[in-house]
Amino acid sequence: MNPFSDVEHPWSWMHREEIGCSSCPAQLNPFDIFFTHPVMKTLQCEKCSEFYSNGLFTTDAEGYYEHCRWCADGGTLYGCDKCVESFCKQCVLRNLGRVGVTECEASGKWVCYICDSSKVAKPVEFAQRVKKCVKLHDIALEEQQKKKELNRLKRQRVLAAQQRAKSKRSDGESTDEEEIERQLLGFVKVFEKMIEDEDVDHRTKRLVLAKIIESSENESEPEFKEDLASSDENGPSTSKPKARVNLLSKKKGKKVVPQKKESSEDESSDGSSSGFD
Ligand SMILES: Nc1ncnc2c1ncn2[C@@H]1O[C@H](COP(=O)(O)OP(=O)(O)OP(=O)(O)O)[C@@H](O)[C@H]1O
Repeated sequence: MNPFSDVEHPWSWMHREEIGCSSCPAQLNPFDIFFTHPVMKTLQCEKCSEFYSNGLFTTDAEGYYEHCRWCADGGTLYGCDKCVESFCKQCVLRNLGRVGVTECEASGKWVCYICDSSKVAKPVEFAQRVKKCVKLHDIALEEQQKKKELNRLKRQRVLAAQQRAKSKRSDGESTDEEEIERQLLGFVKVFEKMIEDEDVDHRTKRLVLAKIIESSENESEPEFKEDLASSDENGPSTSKPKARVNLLSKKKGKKVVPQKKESSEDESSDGSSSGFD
């Protein structure tokens, strides 16, 4: 998979070009497993790396190696005139082209690639370039994965915070609006109980009503007070449900001047206490 295919990166060319092993005709995947030849410092596939490490390099009667230093195999070998190293024609051709073969077959003394490493500078540089690009690719991939992980953690934190807020609400830790509704409901319930309580006399009820109307001056809207006022005139059974429904649908913040009834004022001023002060 190429996660950066839509943008040109230092390693992009390796997705387009076939990269070959220096010891055999096989291709290698630079984004997967590959090796560096232990002596030649060129690219090597996994199979050739294993073969090279496990093979035994024997010498002939003259002391020359009978196996190619590049692939550890036999074949048409060129022997160095300075040392005992040998290189096969296939490896020379693969890594240095026809020019390399010509150079080996030219009359005169031939000096191998270990004795003169400048001859293999190009394939060695190529291997270094591949390794450098693979490194850059790996760093970018790691950073991308880190970023992904960070984003995943961020999303997780946001979700956890949302979950906490949700469970706080369901645990009864109310939001501002919920708190207002809750208080209003409690208020209605106390008032309902009192209306139904036969032990509370009519005068006390009237006093409580007057108090509620008075305190609602800064809080409620006209319909609310009208509902409460009508509960006084029509009796508790008709006014109770209506007052409750309207209370729940109220919005806070509007100031209203109450329409007090004369009789309520008269009776509230007679000094009797309702117990709600
Ligand atoms: N795709 C490849 N797979 C394996 N080895 C490669 C690949 N491309 C280049 N090389 C190695 O790198 C060496 C240099 O290749 P590069 O393409 O840089 O230059 P060149 O084509 O050989 O010569 P020039 O510098 O004249 O263009 C090659 O001789 C070969 O050994």
